[in-house]
Amino acid sequence: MFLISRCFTHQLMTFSNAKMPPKIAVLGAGIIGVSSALAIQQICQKNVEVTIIAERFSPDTTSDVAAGLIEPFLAGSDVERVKEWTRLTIERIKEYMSEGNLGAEEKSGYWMQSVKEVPDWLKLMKNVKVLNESEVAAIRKRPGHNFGVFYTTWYLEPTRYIDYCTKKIMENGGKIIQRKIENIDELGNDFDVIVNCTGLGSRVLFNDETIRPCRGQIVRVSCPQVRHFFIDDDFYTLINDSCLILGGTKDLDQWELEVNSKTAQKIIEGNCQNIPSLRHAKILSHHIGLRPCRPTVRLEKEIKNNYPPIIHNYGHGGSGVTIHWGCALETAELVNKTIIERKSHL
Ligand SMILES: Cc1cc2nc3c(=O)[nH]c(=O)nc-3n(C[C@H](O)[C@H](O)[C@H](O)COP(=O)(O)OP(=O)(O)OC[C@H]3O[C@@H](n4cnc5c(N)ncnc54)[C@H](O)[C@@H]3O)c2cc1C
Ligand SMILES: CSCCC(=O)C(=O)O
Repeated sequence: MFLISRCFTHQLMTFSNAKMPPKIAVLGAGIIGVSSALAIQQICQKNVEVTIIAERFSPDTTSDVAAGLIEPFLAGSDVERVKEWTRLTIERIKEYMSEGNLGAEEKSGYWMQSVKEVPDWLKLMKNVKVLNESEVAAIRKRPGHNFGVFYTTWYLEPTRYIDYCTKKIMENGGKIIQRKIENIDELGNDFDVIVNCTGLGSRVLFNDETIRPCRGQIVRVSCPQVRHFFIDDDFYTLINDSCLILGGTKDLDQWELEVNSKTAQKIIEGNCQNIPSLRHAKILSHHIGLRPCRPTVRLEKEIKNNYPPIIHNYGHGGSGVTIHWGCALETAELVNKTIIERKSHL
């Protein structure tokens, strides 16, 4: 009886609230959650009530650790979808830059490779130049630099951008609740649609063991004279408005959130070998993030008996900034379609 009544109650709630704007719960306040919430408000023409529920908010999310370089990395096997999401995100970044926002720029640099790679997503970049032998020899900093590509991409600083999105969400009447959800039963019949943007949290919350942590450690430094990014198989130097991000670790199934000093030293040494002027850099801070890695990004609608429809948008690996807006738009379209379908049944 309980199950039937609960299901009936839910339908009844929907019927009884037919005149109220649909209530959308967005679980997660990283770049995926906030961008999805904003896209939902925009695509549903603000005829929705969006509430973000999250355990952690910026600057304490994985998203805040990211350098925000725009290129697919550890993004799973859906390469065509990832390329289209990247294309839409680049368009978004150009708009964001045209508004005069800080924390987003075009940036050029080198990707030096041990095995030649010229992925399709390079077609989305500018000034792409596959280096010839003499150019490789001129740039090479270590034996593993057998091939190379020069290109121009963008960066989008996540913390500034999350703040930008959050301000707009609140201006549009959005709400925010700080809370860890142990079980979606806790949400009861309070919402008409649930949007899951919990990243690695989906492993427990939605019992998805295919999403795994890929631990990344970075060092933020100040070295204004370095103006190009430099990426190779093991290390990277990326650029933000007022600092450089030195990285490259990618340790699957490692959950450790403590900074490892030996790893930090290795990251600094490796990047100094690639860019010797980094020896004059000033160390600013050390950070760890657990990339939410999955075989593919999960972006789909799930219908579970006795629950509101759930739209999943998680598992963006090392590319959450790169593909966020393409994913947010697709998520918002799924929400809008769900609302329209429900209205047609009233
Ligand atoms: C070192 C490093 C460098 C990176 N560099 C780049 C880069 O240059 N470019 C790029 O595109 N990507 C990069 N990434 C990847 C990018 O950071 C991630 O893909 C992205 O942050 C994922 O965003 P998210 O919103 O899904 O996850 P998160 O930022 O982890 O947000 C998840 C949210 O869900 C909430 N949550 C989880 N479980 C629950 C629960 N049970 N109840 C309530 N709330 C919950 C959390 O509190 C949080 O608010 C990097 C990642 C790392 C670690
Ligand atoms: C390969 S450079 C981009 C860095 C990145 O996306 C990451 O560390 O997850």
